[in-house]
Amino acid sequence: MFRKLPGDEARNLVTTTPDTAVVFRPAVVTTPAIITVIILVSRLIAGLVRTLWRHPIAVTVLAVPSTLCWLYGWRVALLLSAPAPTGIVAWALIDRASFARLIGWRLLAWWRLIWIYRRHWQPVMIVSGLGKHLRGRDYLPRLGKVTCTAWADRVTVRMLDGQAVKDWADRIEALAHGFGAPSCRVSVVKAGRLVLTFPRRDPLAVPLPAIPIPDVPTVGPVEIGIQEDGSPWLLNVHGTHKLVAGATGAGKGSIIWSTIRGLLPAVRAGLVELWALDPKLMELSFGRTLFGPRYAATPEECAELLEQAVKVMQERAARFGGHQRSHTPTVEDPFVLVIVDEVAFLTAYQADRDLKRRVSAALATLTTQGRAVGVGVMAALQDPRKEVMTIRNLFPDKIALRLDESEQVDMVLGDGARDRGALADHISPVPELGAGVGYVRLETSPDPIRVRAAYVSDADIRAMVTEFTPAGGEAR
Ligand SMILES: Nc1ncnc2c1ncn2[C@@H]1O[C@H](COP(=O)(O)OP(=O)(O)OP(=O)(O)O)[C@@H](O)[C@H]1O
Repeated sequence: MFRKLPGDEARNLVTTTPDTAVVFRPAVVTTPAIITVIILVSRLIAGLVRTLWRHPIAVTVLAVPSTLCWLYGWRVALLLSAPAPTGIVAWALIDRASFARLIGWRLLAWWRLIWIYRRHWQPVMIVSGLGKHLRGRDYLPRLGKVTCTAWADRVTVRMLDGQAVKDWADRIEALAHGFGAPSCRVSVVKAGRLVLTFPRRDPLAVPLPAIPIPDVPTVGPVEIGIQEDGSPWLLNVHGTHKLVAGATGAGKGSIIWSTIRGLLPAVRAGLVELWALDPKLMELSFGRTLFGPRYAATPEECAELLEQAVKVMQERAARFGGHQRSHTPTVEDPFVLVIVDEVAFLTAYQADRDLKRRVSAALATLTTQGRAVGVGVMAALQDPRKEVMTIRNLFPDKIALRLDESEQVDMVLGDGARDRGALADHISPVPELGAGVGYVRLETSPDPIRVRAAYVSDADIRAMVTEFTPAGGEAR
């Protein structure tokens, strides 16, 4: 890749000076003029063909009226060309979605390619260290296609030979600032090729009111908020276990309450049972009648409730064994969701060693064997360190809300999550901006997705309690 420059050879040495400066006589090869002309003309033709190939619509928009104008004069050109823009404006007004999909985002992508990415590519690459300036030449990663969606630009990049994804992941801040975006996400398309995602606007910047309670009983996926592309955030609760980690005030409550809210019709239909462990006595106690007798607050009650859940699980396992390998929620065997707020109160911070052992053993049993028989655990905790939560790896799905330290991100979401853009330690501590905002890694993709849970207010919880607590005072 790196050419040997003329002058490397010692035989071309002309002089040296006492201060060690060395002067070389470069080898000069005279190129015939005709070869230079041929090279320039072929470059011009290749450039034209490339432009035509890459931007057919833009070329047509410019070429057709210009040709008409040249052939028939500007009046005829105007008359013949006017219907096209009028039709396009009408299309944009009548069917915005299809116009955006077929024309709007492409035009925007073309504009942003030229104005943002191509214009700033060389300085951003060199200054961030992703490009190399060697012996007077710039070696830059190749800027590929730019596509736009409603919320972000996706920029395809061909890395320099020898570069690693980590080289890019380490510079996401430089890339975001360099191209004027609030953040940057790196994902691998194939060997040597990356996609950089630069959000243009942030649909998660404003708090989201509670999602309406579904009309139809559903055991999931439950809609609990939105993803950063504006689409609904659907949380799978049946057939998995969830760990929600976030510093104090990160909004763990909004994930727990949004999930409960989405499951209430299924609770009423008898397809789901919600079991609540509330050692902090702050979060779940607010709607405790929704959980009926399956609510525990003291460590002893919590240990007992967890052991009851283990019994249910084992009884089902004995019954299902040899007959069925997965669970379908029914009134006889509803899906049991065990919700634990601040699980570390029961494990790491529990002074009574016997209780601590019982709770840890029950949680480990539920998280290793509960999935197939319809018993799931959703646990929230503030500190994701291994010493605090020894069984955190037994939760297949993890959600990282605002965290205090960058190292905690990979502890929650798995190795490399922060490098791929899960900047949970950068989420704003201001509740309006950052509460309920977090990152999830879906089973189908290693790339983290930024999400925001809807905020279930005290008034919403009161309304849920009024509507879904039966006359006897216990949730059905
Ligand atoms: N999804 C949300 N959207 C907007 N604001 C929210 C959201 N969730 C929570 N908040 C705000 O942030 C505050 C703290 O939220 P919450 O109590 O749920 O945090 P937490 O993570 O459970 O904290 P702690 O661990 O201290 O209990 C709430 O009082 C509310 O004002």
